[in-house]
Amino acid sequence: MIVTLTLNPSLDRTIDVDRLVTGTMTRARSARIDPGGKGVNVSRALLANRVPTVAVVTSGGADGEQLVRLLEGDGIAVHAVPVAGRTRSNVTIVEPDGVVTKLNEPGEPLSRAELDAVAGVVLDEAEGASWAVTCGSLPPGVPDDIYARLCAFFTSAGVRVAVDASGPALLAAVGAGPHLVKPNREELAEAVGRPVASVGDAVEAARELRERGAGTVLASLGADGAVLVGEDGVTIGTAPVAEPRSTVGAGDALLAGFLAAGADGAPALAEGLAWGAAAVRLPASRMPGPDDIRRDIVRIDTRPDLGRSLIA
Ligand SMILES: Nc1ncnc2c1ncn2[C@@H]1O[C@H](COP(=O)(O)OP(=O)(O)OP(=O)(O)O)[C@@H](O)[C@H]1O
Ligand SMILES: O=P(O)(O)OC[C@@]1(O)O[C@H](CO)[C@@H](O)[C@@H]1O
Repeated sequence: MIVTLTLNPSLDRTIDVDRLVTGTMTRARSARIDPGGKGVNVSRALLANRVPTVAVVTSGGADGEQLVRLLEGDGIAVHAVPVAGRTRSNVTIVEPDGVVTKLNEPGEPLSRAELDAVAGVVLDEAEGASWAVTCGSLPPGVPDDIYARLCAFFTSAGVRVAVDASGPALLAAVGAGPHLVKPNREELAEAVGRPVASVGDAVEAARELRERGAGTVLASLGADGAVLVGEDGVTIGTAPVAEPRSTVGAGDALLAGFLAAGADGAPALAEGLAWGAAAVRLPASRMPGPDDIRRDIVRIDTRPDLGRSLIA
């Protein structure tokens, strides 16, 4: 069973417009609301593919109640921790030519007592779990080392830890020795303080995160696929998508597929890439189920061209 933690979940509002013109009122063509947050999405993808999972989330106000209703309506086992601050909404505006504008609210502050309550719940839920997955941004006021501290508890309880974070939270978590981290290209570049312009740059940056404590690095590279750097070496894979619909949540689907396939080596990378590509073919932040996933499009390269540029 895989437990996910989303300290800063969201209602994801996806709005389709003919053209976004700032400074004017634009009538949308359509809109939808999905439960959101990186850990939430990992659990959504796992459940859609019948992998046992529990989503631990904070939930505040009417929007938090709606988030929980949506998750429960999808059949997700959710453990919601009530908090005073309203659960945020993140807005994605999609134009017909595929231009996506995403506005993420910061979320409301968590009190120390609320954070302690969430930590207690996720540690309880993780007892006997195979993985604990801590994902996403931190609400205002939450210490940057929260994922690192939780990682130490999970590891001492024999639970493997995966972290999808950015900035100081990612760096602190790396130092706590998680089994797996899943940065995207921008998060990887920020973590090492230099550009990631080629596959070789991504590999070198991933290797640096390993030297600083991460066990395995699954670095996602958008349309260029993903790089897996672990004790067994370097593997890269791609899964091209002819007509991307929405990349929102693609990294969460990649991570979920990788974990679902055992989180080890090329076969798991291939599964993650198949799930990530399937997510990109779906609208908004919809997570792929078995009928959406195509494995024939995945290409794995255990001897990657490290010089290949990642900049179009
Ligand atoms: N345009 C695309 N075409 C094909 N595959 C894509 C595309 N964009 C993303 N993917 C797939 O999704 C995976 C994750 O993408 P990305 O690197 O954008 O992750 P991310 O930034 O963490 O995404 P999010 O934070 O929205 O979940 C990629 O490794 C790739 O497999
Ligand atoms: O603000 P964060 O926590 O970094 O990202 C939140 C978010 O953009 O991530 C998911 C896609 O990965 C969406 O469901 C959600 O809106």
